[in-house]
Amino acid sequence: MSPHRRALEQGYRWLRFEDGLERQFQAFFTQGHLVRVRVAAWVSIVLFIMFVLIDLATLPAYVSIRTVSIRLALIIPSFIIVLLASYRAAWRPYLGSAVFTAALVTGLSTVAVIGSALDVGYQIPYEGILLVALFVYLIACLAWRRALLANMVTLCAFVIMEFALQTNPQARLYQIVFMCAANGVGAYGAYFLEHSIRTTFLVDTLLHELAALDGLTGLSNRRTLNIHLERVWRQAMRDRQAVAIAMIDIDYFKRYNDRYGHARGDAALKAVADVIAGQARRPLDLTARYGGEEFAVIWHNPVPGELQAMGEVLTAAVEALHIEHLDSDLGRLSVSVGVAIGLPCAGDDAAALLRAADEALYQAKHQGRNQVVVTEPVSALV
Ligand SMILES: Nc1nc2c(ncn2[C@@H]2O[C@H](COP(=O)(O)OP(=O)(O)OP(=O)(O)O)[C@@H](O)[C@H]2O)c(=O)[nH]1
Repeated sequence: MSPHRRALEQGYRWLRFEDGLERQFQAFFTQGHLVRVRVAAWVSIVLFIMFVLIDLATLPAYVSIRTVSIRLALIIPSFIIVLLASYRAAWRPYLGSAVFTAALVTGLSTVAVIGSALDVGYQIPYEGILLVALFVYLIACLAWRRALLANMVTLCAFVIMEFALQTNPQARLYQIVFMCAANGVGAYGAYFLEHSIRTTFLVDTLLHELAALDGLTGLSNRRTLNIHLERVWRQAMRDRQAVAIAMIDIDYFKRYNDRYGHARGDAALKAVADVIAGQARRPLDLTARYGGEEFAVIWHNPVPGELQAMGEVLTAAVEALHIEHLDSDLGRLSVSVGVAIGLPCAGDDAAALLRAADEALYQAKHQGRNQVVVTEPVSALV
């Protein structure tokens, strides 16, 4: 079972997948939120510049010198770092940490802004810190745990500051209660937001798998093979490199099904598919179930003289599975392989290569099965 399906079945109420899947999700999360993080950082910078101007216009100089310094020296630079991390590909792996740091710096600095004003006997509106908490939970595109951590640290600092500097007990009580309530609402909303992003990630990937892979063997399906072949063909044409296709068909598989039943037939197909899956080693290689008991391998830029040996590795590996097949000449399950190679030129199409591989497979069957036939490179292709 794929890890995505397992995660969907098991649930993820702690907002964590198993290690490999979690890494994939983090990459999806960072990539998917890149634009939103940038927008959030730009909006924050503009907002804090506005707060600086409001401070300068409305606060007495002995207060604004403190609040403006904190905003300019700490908060705005932390968002500039977020922006840089979002625009520079080399810094992108650190984007999540940059956003977390900015959230922490903004929260603590806002506490410092309120505290530094209180320290000189001046009450400035504390609602800004509520806005910061909700922003960190819902807009900053932080993972829920990080948002919660940044906000809890800020909340603690706020409570300490209130007890240390707030002289009005009623204001202190209201402010702490509102801060706790804002954190509760924000954390609750952010939890369900991340939960649904995780669900979208799993469902998207599963839909992609359903559309691209064969359900029984897990290899690519025929549609994916055709799309990939077109792509490799075009790439090979640009690079003046060859493309080869091996068509592989299980020998006497109808007799196998008739003797051992469909369930064992399926298990044998899966075992052969696993062997074939090991034949794609380069990034542009691909293995696919072409249909029924027929498979295909695309080899990008192979050495023509090695194709026979590459096919024989396959036939030998299937033989080595030692799957009993008493209705075949060999007594074991075997495959026949037809291989064709071509050097794509303008005007050729990849389908011609597929046809040539199919003809080679037919020949291998005709010559007695459990063998490899490599076609002479067709002159139009090579
Ligand atoms: N168990 C199982 N059998 C399948 C599946 N897909 C196709 N088959 C069977 O594969 C068999 C293919 O039979 P044929 O095309 O006559 O070929 P063959 O018996 O392998 O004979 P040769 O190819 O000439 O060696 C048929 O009996 C199909 O029912 C599948 O998903 N599972």
